[in-house]
Amino acid sequence: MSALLLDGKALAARIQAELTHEVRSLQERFPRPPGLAVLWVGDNPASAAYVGNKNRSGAGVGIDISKGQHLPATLSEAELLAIVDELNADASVDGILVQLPLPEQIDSNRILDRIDPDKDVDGLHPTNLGRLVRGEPGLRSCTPAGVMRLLAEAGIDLAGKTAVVLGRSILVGKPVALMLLEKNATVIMAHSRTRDLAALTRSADVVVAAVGKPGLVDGAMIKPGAVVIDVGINRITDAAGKSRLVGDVDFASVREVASAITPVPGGVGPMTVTMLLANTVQSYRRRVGS
Ligand SMILES: Nc1nc2c(c(=O)[nH]1)N[C@@H](CN(C=O)c1ccc(C(=O)N[C@@H](CCC(=O)O)C(=O)O)cc1)CN2
Repeated sequence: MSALLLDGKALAARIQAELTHEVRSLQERFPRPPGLAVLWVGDNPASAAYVGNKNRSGAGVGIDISKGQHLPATLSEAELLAIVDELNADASVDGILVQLPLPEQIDSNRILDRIDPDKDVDGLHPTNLGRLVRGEPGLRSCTPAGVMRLLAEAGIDLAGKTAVVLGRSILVGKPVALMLLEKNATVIMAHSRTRDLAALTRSADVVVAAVGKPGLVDGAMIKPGAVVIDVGINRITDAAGKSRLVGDVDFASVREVASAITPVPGGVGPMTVTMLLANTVQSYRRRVGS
């Protein structure tokens, strides 16, 4: 068997085209465009690429990204809190995203807690995470929302299925487990202390890998016909000495066993950025009363 490829790049392009159309038609009724402020502190090279992508894609769909800032690595927590306060009070800003990780002198939870929950397009404020736990509508974190959208677009029914989530981060593992549960999957969370990981993954109809360990999941760990979602983004130097991006899943062996699989790159990553734009438009609609 060779698995169906869940093409996040193509889906992201389609959703961004739809968002462009939506923003254009909203602009006929409302005077200002949606506004997104991405705050990037320091010079982490991976963050540079992600922030660049968020801003380019945002501008591409008609979102005003002008309130975003690149801030020095020496910025203090108090200074960042003051910038968040200003953006919270700025009526032209519908979404605030603080790129993670932050430099070590800044407590990221203290910053995330300060963002107005209605502008929290990253879905990481306790109020939005609480809404997710309660099953209430709210802004949902972008990578988990992207995973769910990929599954939905492929017509994968989750009700009654066993889903194993590898990783318990607040960015991916915990929220995606709740979103799978919301779709009536039976969810098992595995992590660094889990015993006999392979036995768990082999029992799963759906595996979501989000641990940041290249090639952790191979074909022998997957039940024939399972759906495998790879959230890992790991830069490695391959046998030929070339730097390349791989996921947590050994794509070559897993694609022979699974019924559907996301590639890295081109799977969940592009959906993360797209869900951020969708959240910004959702926040805008709410704020302008559409
Ligand atoms: N505040 C946040 N910080 C971080 C988040 C987040 O959701 N909110 N997630 C990650 C990084 N991330 C977004 O910020 C992100 C990661 C990967 C991609 C992506 O499109 N990846 C491409 C490959 C890109 C490449 O070639 O390097 C892919 O998988 O195809 C987008 C966003 C940490 N921080």
